[in-house]
Amino acid sequence: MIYCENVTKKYNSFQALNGISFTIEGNGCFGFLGRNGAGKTTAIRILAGLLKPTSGIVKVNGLDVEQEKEKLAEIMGYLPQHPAFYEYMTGNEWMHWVGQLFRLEKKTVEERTENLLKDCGIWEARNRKISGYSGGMKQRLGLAQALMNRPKLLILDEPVSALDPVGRHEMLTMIMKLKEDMMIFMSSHILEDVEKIADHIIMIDKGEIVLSSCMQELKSTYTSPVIRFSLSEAKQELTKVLNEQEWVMDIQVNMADYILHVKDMTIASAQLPKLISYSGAMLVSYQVDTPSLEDIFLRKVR
Ligand SMILES: Nc1ncnc2c1ncn2[C@@H]1O[C@H](COP(=O)(O)OP(=O)(O)OP(=O)(O)O)[C@@H](O)[C@H]1O
Repeated sequence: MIYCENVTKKYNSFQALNGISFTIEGNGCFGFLGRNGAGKTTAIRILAGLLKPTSGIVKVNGLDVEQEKEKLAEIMGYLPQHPAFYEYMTGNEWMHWVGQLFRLEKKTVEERTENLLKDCGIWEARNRKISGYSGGMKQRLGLAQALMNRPKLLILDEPVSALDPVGRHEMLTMIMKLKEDMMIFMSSHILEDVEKIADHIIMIDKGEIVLSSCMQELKSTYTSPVIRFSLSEAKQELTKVLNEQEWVMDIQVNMADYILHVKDMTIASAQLPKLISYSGAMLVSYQVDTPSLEDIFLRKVR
């Protein structure tokens, strides 16, 4: 469905994408992850045919995204990070306008508008002007609009960022349902959400792909246990000592909170309490865990 070969993008002299290549196929949810400024929106806008790459080949469903934009629009739905609307319209008018752009029959537009606005939770607000919608309501309308043409590929740029916890949960439930019938390519910072719904992960950092893997494979590759512990106070000396330990694979520290990726749990359980005790700090919490997507992400991009 998506084929990218050696795609680069330069903004003047700044290299935002540095030769990304990947091929993905089939229905399901593909999580596109990266830090702020990693190049996610740039890549997504190129995939949607809205931005010209500096070099490289991009095809969606066999279509050249630069040359075959009209055909591309027929099979793609796109929800930008900050969706824009004609705000003087009501939600209902907007959906009808979008339906007309796709040259759908009036009856089809009416049916789809009702179903989509209901599914996206804004049916009640359909006759209110979009200018009065909250950020979350605009995100919901953006999703409804992106589904008007029943796309094969749905691209979502940070779809849950403007939503409250209830809205986030509803959006994720919708994505879970939608991914059975289409490919969903979704960028997000909320790794906990991505972990719940993505079947495949692509991580990008400084314009380069640092990891591409199906979720199951990712979990079986990063099996080494993680110890999370908190101290009563930050101890820089302890961090230094832990970094020198052969059994520590990786360490993430935030003030007095630690996450240790360890090679050997038996040695770690014997050594760690002693080292904490020597540091003079008090142990506040201690937990042995399997690595989450966030742990893996932090290891990859640090
Ligand atoms: N129009 C532009 N002109 C110049 N630089 C740009 C432009 N758009 C993006 N950039 C730069 O390219 C880099 C990648 O930006 P992009 O928006 O793709 O990142 P992102 O991963 O989507 O970030 P975020 O998660 O913060 O939305 C950033 O350093 C950004 O400042």
